[in-house]
Amino acid sequence: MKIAVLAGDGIGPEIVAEAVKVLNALDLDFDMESALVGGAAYAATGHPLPEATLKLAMESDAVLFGAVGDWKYDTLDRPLRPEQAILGLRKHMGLFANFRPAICYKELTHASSLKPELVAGLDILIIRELTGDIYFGQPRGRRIATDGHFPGAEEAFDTMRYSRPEIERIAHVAFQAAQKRSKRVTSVDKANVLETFQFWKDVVTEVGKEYPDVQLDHMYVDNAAMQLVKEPKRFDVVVTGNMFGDILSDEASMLTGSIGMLPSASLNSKGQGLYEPSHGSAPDIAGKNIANPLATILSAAMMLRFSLNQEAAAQRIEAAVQAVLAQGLRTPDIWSEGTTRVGTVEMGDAVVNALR
Ligand SMILES: NC(=O)C1=CN([C@@H]2O[C@H](COP(=O)(O)OP(=O)(O)OC[C@H]3O[C@@H](n4cnc5c(N)ncnc54)[C@H](O)[C@@H]3O)[C@@H](O)[C@H]2O)C=CC1
Ligand SMILES: CC(C)CC(=O)C(=O)O
Ligand SMILES: [Mg+2]
Repeated sequence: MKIAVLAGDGIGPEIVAEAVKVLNALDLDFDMESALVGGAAYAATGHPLPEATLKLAMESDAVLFGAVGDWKYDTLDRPLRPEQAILGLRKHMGLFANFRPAICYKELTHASSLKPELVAGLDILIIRELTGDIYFGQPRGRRIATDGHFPGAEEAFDTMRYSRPEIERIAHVAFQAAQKRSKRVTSVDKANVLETFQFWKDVVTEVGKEYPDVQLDHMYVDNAAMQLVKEPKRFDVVVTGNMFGDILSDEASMLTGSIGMLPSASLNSKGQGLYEPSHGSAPDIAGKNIANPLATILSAAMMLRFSLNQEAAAQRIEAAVQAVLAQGLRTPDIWSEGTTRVGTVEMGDAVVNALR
């Protein structure tokens, strides 16, 4: 089994190092090979997703990914920006199904910005479509407007689009995930305004008829954003498009205590996957040994489960994470009175020591 390790920028190398440390401590038989990605790859090779990196990712059983991006690259032409590396990997590998579980560990009930009773026992699965929508739709660009409110003015435009097969396959993923949970799917859309999302709603409804055991409801994205902080436990599986899923999953992360707690798995139809924390490269805290590595470590557990057929090892990691939280160890983002503040490396070491 081969794992491509792509650490990237900002806190990426720090958090990935801790996940690799945990994987190595499991004593399993897999090869890990690292490659440059994002701003680090641009600085070294002139491209954020070099051919060699893409090739390594495509021929690996799984990719462990940190994060890409740094403010210093924000003025580059878009194809050269670090973020194009993760978008390119998602596109080239066909990683259309993004799982973002928002679980509030009981030890972190008080780390959330919400009242403890709202988040205690929270376990939501956000399923985000990852290769379509306005993030990938063409055409896009800048031009001089020929119509609209200001003809003759400079304007920019993007294209929101979804095809029937794209919606059908992510809907099947969501319904099948719900069958293994509490059998409820909330499809989040903006069908009251957008044609793309009326189509989304219609197709999800059709697919839902194939799953009579799963209860389907629909919610507009603005209401979903509100309900997530008003009554988050009303949700079980949430399925939505690329952009809404991006935004709602960052919001949901705060229900768990921190974005540093939210892992993710991005899967294609061949069983290959890319595993990364849901957050970005956090340049504001990079190099300070304060980033929370648990989202990345938990992403490595998802990798063992979904791509490497190592369920027992995945559970060992998850139990170790729970154990370090029970020991009261906290990186600054999840620290609260009465707990022990530790750094990125110390948190990784603690997880290794807690492995059984
Ligand atoms: N998949 C990826 O590689 C992603 C890359 N990005 C890129 O990351 C860069 C920074 O973007 P932001 O909007 O600031 O989002 P971000 O997720 O990197 O950071 C948002 C806030 O959360 C904090 N944070 C994030 N991860 C943390 C962790 N593990 N432990 C403790 N605190 C953590 C940061 O310090 C910051 O205050 C940008 O270049 C952006 O494009 C953003 C999201 C995903
Ligand atoms: C570079 C972005 C598209 C990544 C992002 O924000 C995400 O996947 O959550
Ligand atoms: Mg995001």
